[in-house]
Amino acid sequence: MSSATFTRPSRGDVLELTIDSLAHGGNGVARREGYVVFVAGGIPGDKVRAEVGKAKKAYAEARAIEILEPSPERVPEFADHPGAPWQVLSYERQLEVKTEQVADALKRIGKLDDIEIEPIVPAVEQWRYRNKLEYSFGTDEQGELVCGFHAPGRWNEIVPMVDCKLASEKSNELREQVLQFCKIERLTAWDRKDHRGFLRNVVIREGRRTGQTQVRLITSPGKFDVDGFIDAVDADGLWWTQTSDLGESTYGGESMLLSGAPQLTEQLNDLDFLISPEAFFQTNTEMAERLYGIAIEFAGLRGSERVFDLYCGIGTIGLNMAARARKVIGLEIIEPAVADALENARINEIVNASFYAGDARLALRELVEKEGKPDLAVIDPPRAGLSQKIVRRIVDAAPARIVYVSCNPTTLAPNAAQLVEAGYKLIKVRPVDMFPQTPHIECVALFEAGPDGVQNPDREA
Ligand SMILES: C[S@@+](CC[C@H](N)C(=O)[O-])C[C@H]1O[C@@H](n2cnc3c(N)ncnc32)[C@H](O)[C@@H]1O
Repeated sequence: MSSATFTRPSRGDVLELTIDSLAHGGNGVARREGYVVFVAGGIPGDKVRAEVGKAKKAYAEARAIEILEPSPERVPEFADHPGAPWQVLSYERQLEVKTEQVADALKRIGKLDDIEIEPIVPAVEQWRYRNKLEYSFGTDEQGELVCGFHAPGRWNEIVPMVDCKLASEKSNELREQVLQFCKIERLTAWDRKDHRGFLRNVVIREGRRTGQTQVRLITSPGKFDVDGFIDAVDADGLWWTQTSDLGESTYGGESMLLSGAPQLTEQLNDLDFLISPEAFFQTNTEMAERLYGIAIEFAGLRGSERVFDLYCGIGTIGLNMAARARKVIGLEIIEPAVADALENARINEIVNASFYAGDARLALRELVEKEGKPDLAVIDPPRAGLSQKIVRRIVDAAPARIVYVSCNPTTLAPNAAQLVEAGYKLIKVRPVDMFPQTPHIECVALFEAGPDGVQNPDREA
């Protein structure tokens, strides 16, 4: 593609590209006369051959199939693992890039300059830090059953895992027990093209502090030797979910407890937590404690505050703040998580916390009417962030402080811009590395209402 002959690439084209930067989400970026190609598997300084997937008017997506000249920044890979694409960068460089990307998102997307970004908190463990792994079943070229992860960009190809270096040895052992049982029983893998077959996923969770484990097998509707499965898999809680959904998801379906405890027990900052299989729990236990520590520090509670814990999951943040507040009120959409949160308050003898099941998009106004306006709102939404409407609802609730825990700076940024426009000041942001070897970025942001209070600029009728 020289300037004279430049044509937009098409799917399947193979291009020679030099990567000049890293995009949000982790892909390398290469540019040709204003046309951008996002290259999975490329880092700045690499010269690669890359195969084009999606090709649009302004950009294309491609995958590096050969590194022609490696970047001087490349370090040797530690693990053959599709879930650890940034392991080719030194850990120090990963931390730098994550910090830069938080600042870049706030500046470029949020148009927020001169925001104080506090130093990123490095991870305690750079490998084997995940307390939850979701594996997929598939079939290899010999027709053998395998269990592992999707090959990058391949919805129908599963890379078998023998030692997942993001998981503990114990968690790996459980996956092998499940796989061996399924092989002996000659159970078939779900075929993602034909929509046939039994075995879909296995989710393995581990209490890093308690040593407890929970295994959930996800299959198509059918039968198998449940008693044999219970004997074969050495987990503290064993679940079976049957689903007839055509898409691959570990959510939904009909779940039943096969043996052991229904919830996993874990400890965070001296509190006990029960976790149902459907409920969210931060996947890096050690770093969750640090993340919540920063949220507590930013909250600056004095003991008299009413705290809203929005998107509260099993109540972890609110319950960690309860001793410093007058009252904590949590809101969460997944009902079993709310039941866990209530039970978690009870087992920790926390009496100043209430939890409600509801969609933050609809229930926030009602929550304010019932409980009164919050002094502090803690917000910890999924990666998609908050809609403009929810931000308006939060502004209407007028908390003096907002502690926003974000797992995606590119969605934090527009939410932050809207809060600033409404009269909040973005005081500071601190990134926390919950996910070493991956491009995922977590951070905590503190907003404070200005002296003139806050108001929605475009108030809805
Ligand atoms: C990133 S997790 C945070 C959970 C919790 N704060 C923690 O640290 O464990 C986001 C949570 O938001 C919940 N959620 C997603 N959409 C929601 C909605 N519309 N309303 C309320 N909660 C929602 C999810 O079920 C999940 O528990």
